[in-house]
Amino acid sequence: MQKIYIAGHRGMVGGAIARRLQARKDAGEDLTLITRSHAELDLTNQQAVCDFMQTEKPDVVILAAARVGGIHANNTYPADFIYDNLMIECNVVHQAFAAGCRRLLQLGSSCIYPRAVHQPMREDALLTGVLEPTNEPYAVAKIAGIKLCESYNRQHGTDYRSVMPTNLYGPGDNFHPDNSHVLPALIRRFHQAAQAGDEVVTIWGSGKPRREFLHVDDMAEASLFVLDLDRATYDANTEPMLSHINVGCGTDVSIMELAQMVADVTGFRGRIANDLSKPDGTMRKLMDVSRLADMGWRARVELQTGLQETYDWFVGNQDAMRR
Ligand SMILES: NC(=O)C1=CN([C@@H]2O[C@H](COP(=O)(O)OP(=O)(O)OC[C@H]3O[C@@H](n4cnc5c(N)ncnc54)[C@H](OP(=O)(O)O)[C@@H]3O)[C@@H](O)[C@H]2O)C=CC1
Ligand SMILES: C[C@H]1O[C@H](OP(=O)(O)OP(=O)(O)OC[C@H]2O[C@@H](n3cnc4c(=O)[nH]c(N)nc43)[C@H](O)[C@@H]2O)[C@@H](O)[C@@H](O)C1=O
Repeated sequence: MQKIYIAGHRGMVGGAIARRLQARKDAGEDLTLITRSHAELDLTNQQAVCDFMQTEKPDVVILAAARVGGIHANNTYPADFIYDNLMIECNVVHQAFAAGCRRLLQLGSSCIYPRAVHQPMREDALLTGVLEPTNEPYAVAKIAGIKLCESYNRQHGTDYRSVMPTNLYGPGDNFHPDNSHVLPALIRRFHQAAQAGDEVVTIWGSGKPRREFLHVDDMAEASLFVLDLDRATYDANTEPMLSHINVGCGTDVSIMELAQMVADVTGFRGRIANDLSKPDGTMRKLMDVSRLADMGWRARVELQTGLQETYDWFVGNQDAMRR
């Protein structure tokens, strides 16, 4: 029997991972899933995390809890983004280790790479240049998370792994008008404009930046794929001080192209305008996913299909939305 703790199981990614593991359990795998909501366990609280880990002693930890947000939230609340994420990582990784957990998977982000890095971004581009200022504090925390895992592996022989997702989306996303990422923000804005018969929808920035969007089900599948790799395979495909693995779909679109796709899905027929007072952020973020592809995993959900599904979910769940 394997005891697996999923930190952040009520979030978009943690929820998708939890559903997959529950399906495996239902199919007969000998798993015990451990979860705690944020209200039940604040992962920034060292003593609480220590008590929890010592009581539960999970065999495996999946760290999908983090303070997460789009460009505006990152830029407006930098202290929250660096403090919460550093504390969550330190507490979860160290207390998992102290409780005897040998395998852990943590989720980072594509913003760990320098803002002007060669595209597509390879894992070995880490720490080779200056970060994007709109999300530097979050990126520093995510880089620290990778180095934390690597350091425990090197000093204590643990098997702590890191995956770096590109921009994610899907059912369960955060559709907050200001603090969310671009895809859910645009779904909400274009839907409301289509319903109201508005003639103009304004998107932030120039529309020229390019982003790679991965569906959350693909991300959940990739996370478990990496977690399930035997240690020899993981170690053979990574390096002790370059241990993270990119996760993406390998293609990107401009924000204006995305906006047009969202307009079509929501039935908005008006004009798209730009608010140039808002930041563009990094001009391009496309993952080099060859490390993961060489191990046998590829994304499956097409953006058009995933966007329609996410829009349908948004329309059906507006009342139950958590933020
Ligand atoms: N969404 C994206 O585009 C991307 C996400 N990622 C990474 O993927 C991971 C999952 O992100 P995603 O699912 O989108 O994020 P969500 O915001 O949907 O989920 C994050 C979860 O973490 C929980 N959480 C936050 N702070 C604490 C805390 N102090 N104690 C306990 N729980 C806490 C949240 O609970 P509550 O809501 O109750 O606070 C929530 O359940 C994160 O590591 C993120 O950095 C990486 C790249 C892109
Ligand atoms: C996942 C990733 O997410 C963040 O980085 P980001 O990729 O810049 O994320 P974003 O989704 O917020 O924006 C993408 C682009 O889209 C434009 N844009 C247009 N209109 C809206 C809009 O209405 N909302 C938002 N949020 N952006 C908009 C926006 O101006 C930008 O050019 C970081 O938190 C970072 O730390 C991180 O890891």
